Amino acid sequence: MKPIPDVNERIARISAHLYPPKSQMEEGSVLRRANCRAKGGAPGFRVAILGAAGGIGQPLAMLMKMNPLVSVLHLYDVVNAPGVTADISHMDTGAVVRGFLGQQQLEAALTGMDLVIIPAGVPRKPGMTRDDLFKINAGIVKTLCEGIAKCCPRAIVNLISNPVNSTVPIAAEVFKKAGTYDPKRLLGVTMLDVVRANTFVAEVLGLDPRDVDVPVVGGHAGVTILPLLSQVKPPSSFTQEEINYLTDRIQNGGTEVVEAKAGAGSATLSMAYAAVKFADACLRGLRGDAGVVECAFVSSQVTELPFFATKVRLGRTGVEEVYSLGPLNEYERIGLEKAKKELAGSIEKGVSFIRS
Ligand SMILES: NC(=O)c1ccc[n+]([C@@H]2O[C@H](COP(=O)([O-])OP(=O)(O)OC[C@H]3O[C@@H](n4cnc5c(N)ncnc54)[C@H](O)[C@@H]3O)[C@@H](O)[C@H]2O)c1
Ligand SMILES: O=C(O)C[C@H](O)C(=O)O
Repeated sequence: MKPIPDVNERIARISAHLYPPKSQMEEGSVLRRANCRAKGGAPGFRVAILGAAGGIGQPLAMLMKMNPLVSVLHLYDVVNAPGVTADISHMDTGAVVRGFLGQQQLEAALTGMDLVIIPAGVPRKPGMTRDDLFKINAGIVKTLCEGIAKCCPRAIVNLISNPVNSTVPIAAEVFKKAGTYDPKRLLGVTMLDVVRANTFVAEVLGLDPRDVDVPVVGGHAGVTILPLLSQVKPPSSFTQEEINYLTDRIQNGGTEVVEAKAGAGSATLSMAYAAVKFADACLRGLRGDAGVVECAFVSSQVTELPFFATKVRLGRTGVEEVYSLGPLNEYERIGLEKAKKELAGSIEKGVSFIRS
């Protein structure tokens, strides 16, 4: 029987694979061959997840490892990245996985990436608003975006960290400061609102959620989450009672999960699902697929606000078209005014975090 390698030896081998020292990348070495295969093997996109060891990050990493459009997957976090990377890397799918731990490895994690997904930051506990996360998450997003500006300024950025209504303006200001800002490449992820809306509306209509499409516009917090029930596909009508119920449930879906988790965080699994659905749409757009349309919080001229979530068309350069709101009913027009008022403050808060 072959002797079982000593635990430390195994750990050393794993970390050599995760962070190969230069000496092991010499001509002919196993690691060099593995890396060549990673670069020249399965064609696909290079994706980094920042915050990959977290509640969202782990299932997101797993699902991205299963995505055939991904050839290289970089997993970065300030804790536990080696364990998550070793675990995910054993999945027999095409993407090559590499782990990066701590600030000193951020640049290596980001270099050469086509898409960067950011779920790094603290989540809510019961009784908190998303804005209560600003103090901690604003600084985290700033640092990570400085890294992106330096190492992969052309990457598409999918920003998940809350409060999205402020973190997206923060990211834009960081990129402007660095001279790399391209509004088409910065997208706040509001896909979970759409996923929830499709689910809740399908329940009310007695349909399969996969057959339902609900546009959700505005932003990603409370009243800024504005489902357009008058534009649901397939075309449907709702009683006022159903409209009140659905609007309230969609706007408070995040709080519903935060309260059910009772202090153990916020939505992670449904968010990972939504993030992958959105990232996959971005990658299909990058590949050149036609007609890829999803909702996202982006730089926008649809309203007087500099950022707003609406349907957008994704293409080779990121957001290639921002769609207008379409016809709204009276209930939605009132909702829009409330949403804009709150959004204006959140956007301004993000901008002045960097400017002042
Ligand atoms: N946009 C949305 O729809 C949506 C949905 C759910 C959650 N969120 C937000 O996503 C964020 C993450 O939620 P979670 O449940 O995964 O939290 P979590 O605490 O489980 O995980 C966050 C991870 O980020 C890491 N992290 C912290 N600082 C970092 C840094 N400087 N660089 C890299 N990584 C860092 C942590 O180590 C941790 O692993 C929260 O802000 C939450 O509010 C957004
Ligand atoms: O509600 C939260 O704090 C997390 C997230 O924004 C959500 O909508 O689930």
